[in-house]
Amino acid sequence: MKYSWNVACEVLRVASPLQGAFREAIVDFMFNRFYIPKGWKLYWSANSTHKNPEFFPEPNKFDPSRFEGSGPTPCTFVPFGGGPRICPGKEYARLKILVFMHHLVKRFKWEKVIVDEKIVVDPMPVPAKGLPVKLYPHKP
Ligand code: HEM
Repeated sequence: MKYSWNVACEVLRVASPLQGAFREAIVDFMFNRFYIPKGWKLYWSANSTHKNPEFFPEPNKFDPSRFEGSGPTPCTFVPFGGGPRICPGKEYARLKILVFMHHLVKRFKWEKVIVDEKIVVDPMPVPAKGLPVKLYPHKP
């Protein structure tokens, strides 16, 4: 299900469920000409990393082919975070997403009830009206 996962990754890129998280600098260091002293709290943002046109050309375009081949540059696609505190539920989430997509596509056609439903961020991005859909089972 390589293509399905590419589609899921593109969704995670465009609308990361977790926008980012905090870290604490354990040493003094320079980043982009900014001096960061030891002990400072830092916020890494999945959202702004995923919208950086240097790594994701036309960042607002939905394009699952970004994940073909070797995919994005390391550490630029971070919906599950990174490093020692990377999400331990990553593989479980992947499995659940793919199983859900498989059954949805194999069993149903569907249409959105609200065609232009907005996404609201509160603080996670969610469909404003809960994404109501009409499901039509495929004929056996
Ligand atoms: C699409 C689904 C999910 C996304 C996008 C997601 C994303 C994230 C992110 C961004 C972090 C912070 C990582 C960091 O600080 O580097 C995190 C941490 C964590 N996630 Fe997930 N997660 C997902 C599903 C799950 C599931 C299914 C579980 C458990 C069954 C889970 C359990 C955790 C735990 C326990 C942490 C804290 C890890 C730590 O601080 O050491 N996550 N997740």
